Amino acid sequence: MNPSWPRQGLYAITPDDTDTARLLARVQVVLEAGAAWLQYRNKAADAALRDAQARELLPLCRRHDVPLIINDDWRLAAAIGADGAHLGEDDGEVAVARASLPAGALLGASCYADLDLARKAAAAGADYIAFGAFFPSPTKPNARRATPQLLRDSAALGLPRVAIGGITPDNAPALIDAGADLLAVISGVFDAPDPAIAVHQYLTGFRRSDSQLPPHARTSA
Ligand SMILES: Cc1ncc(COP(=O)(O)OP(=O)(O)O)c(N)n1
Ligand SMILES: Cc1ncsc1CCOP(=O)(O)O
Ligand SMILES: [Mg+2]
Repeated sequence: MNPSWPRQGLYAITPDDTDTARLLARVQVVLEAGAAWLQYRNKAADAALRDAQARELLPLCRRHDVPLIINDDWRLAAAIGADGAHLGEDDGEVAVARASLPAGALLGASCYADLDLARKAAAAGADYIAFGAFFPSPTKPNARRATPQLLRDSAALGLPRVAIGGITPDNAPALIDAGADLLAVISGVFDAPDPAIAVHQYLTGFRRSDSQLPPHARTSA
């Protein structure tokens, strides 16, 4: 994983928007407000639209120095030169993606509520491990549920830990305090009345947690 990418912050994930101009405008607001990473995820788009939208998001992300990670499809990530891919249990083997993507690509794996899956993902070369859903998710109501203890228990793996699922500015601090490095959010950002304000609210959660650390350990020192 490129060392210049932040290892903490808001990991915005795109909503299912098939209007490409609108999607780009919505993402631009969120990147300008300070999202650290962007995942392109669109369950409403067919393969051609996903290809087109991902290609259009790439220069936008580059302008903001934000890595673009493609959900589900490491081949699409490789084909368009995106910065990485996120794989769940139905999206192929982490080891195959690792071996196929260029060196430095950012590869993430869903580990749901399963520490053993996280160990296996780490051994297969994942750059980050994702747990959740931590709270009821408006986007994925049937997602398996995880508890914050999993974030503590996975610290020893030494990889950035991503939390996902129903995360709001109000419940985010509990996950940050439990060790989440990145908060992956769809509805809490993109369905907020003002997405830029929502981004700032999530980032306040990190600063609040940061200020409780000794000065040498603060990301904002
Ligand atoms: C950061 C992050 N974590 C988890 C997921 C979920 O991946 P998956 O289980 O493959 O489910 P879908 O997103 O494909 O519905 C994710 N996308 N991103
Ligand atoms: C993809 C995914 N995997 C678990 S919950 C979820 C959706 C997250 O969206 P939201 O932030 O709206 O709950
Ligand atoms: Mg998936």
